[in-house]
Amino acid sequence: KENGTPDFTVEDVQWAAENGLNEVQHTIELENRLLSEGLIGNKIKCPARRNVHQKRGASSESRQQSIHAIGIVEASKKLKERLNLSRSEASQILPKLSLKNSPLERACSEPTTCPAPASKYRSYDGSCNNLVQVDWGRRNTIFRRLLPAQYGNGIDSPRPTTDGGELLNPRNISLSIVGDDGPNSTDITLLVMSFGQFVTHDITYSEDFTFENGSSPACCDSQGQLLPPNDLHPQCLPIELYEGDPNFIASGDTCMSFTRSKVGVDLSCTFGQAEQLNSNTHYLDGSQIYGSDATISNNLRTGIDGLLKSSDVGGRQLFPITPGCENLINHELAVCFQAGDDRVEENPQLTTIHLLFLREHNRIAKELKALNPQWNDEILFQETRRIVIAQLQHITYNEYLPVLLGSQVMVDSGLVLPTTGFGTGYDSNVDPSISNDFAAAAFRVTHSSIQGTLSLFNSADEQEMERSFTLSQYFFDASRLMDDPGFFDSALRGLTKQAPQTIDGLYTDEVADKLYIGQKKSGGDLIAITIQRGREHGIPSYNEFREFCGMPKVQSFDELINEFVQEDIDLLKTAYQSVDDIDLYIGCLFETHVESESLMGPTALCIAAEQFQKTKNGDRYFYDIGDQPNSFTPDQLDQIRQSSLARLMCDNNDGSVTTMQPFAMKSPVGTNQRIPCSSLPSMDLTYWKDM
Ligand code: HEM
Ligand SMILES: [Ca+2]
Repeated sequence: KENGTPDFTVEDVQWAAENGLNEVQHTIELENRLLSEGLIGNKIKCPARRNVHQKRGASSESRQQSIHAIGIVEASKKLKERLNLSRSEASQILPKLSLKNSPLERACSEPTTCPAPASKYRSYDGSCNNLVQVDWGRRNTIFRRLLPAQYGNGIDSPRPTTDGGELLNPRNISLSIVGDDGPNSTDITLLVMSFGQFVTHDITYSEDFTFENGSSPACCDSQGQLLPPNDLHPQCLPIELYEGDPNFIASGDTCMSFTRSKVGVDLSCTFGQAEQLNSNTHYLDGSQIYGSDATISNNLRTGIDGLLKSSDVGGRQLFPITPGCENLINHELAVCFQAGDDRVEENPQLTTIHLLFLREHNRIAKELKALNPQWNDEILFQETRRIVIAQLQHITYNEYLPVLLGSQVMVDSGLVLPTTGFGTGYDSNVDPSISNDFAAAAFRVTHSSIQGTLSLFNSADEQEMERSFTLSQYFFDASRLMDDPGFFDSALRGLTKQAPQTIDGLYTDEVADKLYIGQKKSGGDLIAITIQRGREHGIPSYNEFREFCGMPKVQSFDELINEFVQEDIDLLKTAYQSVDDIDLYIGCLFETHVESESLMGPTALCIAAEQFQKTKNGDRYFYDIGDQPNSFTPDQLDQIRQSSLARLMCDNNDGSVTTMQPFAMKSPVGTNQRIPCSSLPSMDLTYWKDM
């Protein structure tokens, strides 16, 4: 026994590993029974897509990894109990204990081998970006943490109160402190919201746990009631609804479904706590367009002239349709569009942004082909992909982040890009992974900016009330794009005119009560789900992050007065016993916006700025850096810098968007009025002509 470390033997380790494996075996047996009894949830509407999802090697890879990781988590719990470790002892000792030579060894994976010399083009899965830490940022690796996890049992159970008790039910917190429909933002457009979601779906995806066949466990029964404990999958964490809840009153439901996120195995392959898995590449690398692995990507390509697959509907270029789904184009069954990220149809605005980028890829590929007839499919595809990713990064750092974070934070965090010459931000010591704290909590305050009703504008730029629609009618349903030939252009005009809501403690009902309602009697609550998500990921409380972000930790609710208004402090007091218990997401949501130019409070700003800094400085393929095999020439870089979201909309619409304001994420007023598309700067691709 050295400096208080408990004694343990090889037998203890073997015993724990075997117990972990047994737990996994039990889970698999339970899953087989649940499947045979039909106790599965199905978020995915399109039956053929479910099929594809199941067969896709990629999805089963993350399932495989998560089931292995669950074995490790269970073994760690057993070992902690057997050795009688405290939470802090467990967090120190378990990560030092290797799984090598234990029955859990097969959970460990070998690091990727990379091509030499380094490729000019990014890998699909993000590997080999960092030349030393070749798996940094790869898909199916775990999230980074800004602060150590706080699990109830030190290994995987949701965060408890500071005195070890249970936190208040998330739905009750949502109902008692989050109100309906806030005011609209001024000066900015709903595109800020939708483009933000598009970027999010590039860099982060903590998938719900899935069975071997790709479906999820049902975490409530088909009548909306809690399942008997025997039928409840261990990865379920449903949220209970009480009498008085509007959804309970409307439907009699007592259960809101919630499935835990997939967990992963750290590359060092040791015992330890649960760490959630990012199923997408962590990099901002267009993976939502091209896919996060080679199989998905190849499926999206035509194999001819570098083009991405698409479908032709009455002369309009839309997404390819999942094979087997071609005839299911009516409203009930959704349309099953395929893209690099399977959330593409989550809502019609998001689908619209996705479509812009699909079309931009094919537009550029055709131009490059005309300039370089000698280039084959592979070169055309990769060169086009490299340009489109560069545009995506440029638009994110040049248009989106300044609006979201404000110019001061951009400067203070080193996020301002040079307008000439090469950028100098790359640092091979920077881990580009997405932080769990950002993805599972802080960045989700953006959900408060969602509008419940989407306005469409006709070609005369007038709002058409009768065509507007609510979100809840169209979750995972992009049939409007298919059925209504004018939809795409009208949605582009709407997105660049309508304002988002402000980010605050007020939410549209469409996501607060009706999330994914479909044909069900009651829907989900994105606020409650987000609170639950943060807790099950072990995200520490808001007060801890104040300290991380350089603000004083507070001792009492009343000390919050510098960043909160008194009314909100009073609300927080009703939801939490102690100021140390406040969920990170809720704290971020209610903070006032100290920085007048930015859309979020100081803690969310700090966590988001940290992330976008790492996303830039940890990416060897970031578009503006020099001296790499992948670097653009100075002339090409200048052309990338001409691109804008406005121009992208001008170049890729269905013919009726002929004017656009230069800054599409800002309202078309004053000096930012809509102007003819031909007056907007565009890229000159002749700089890509091979001499
Ligand atoms: C209509 C618009 C949107 C809807 C309906 C929506 C809905 C959702 C849902 C259902 C989840 C998963 C919740 C869970 O199970 O934990 C989620 C996750 C998330 N959302 Fe949104 N969202 C929207 C827009 C946005 C926007 C605008 C942003 C940011 C700018 C954003 C950022 C995030 C982030 C960071 C996550 C976590 C992603 C992950 O790691 O898996 N969302 N959203
Ligand atoms: Ca990515």
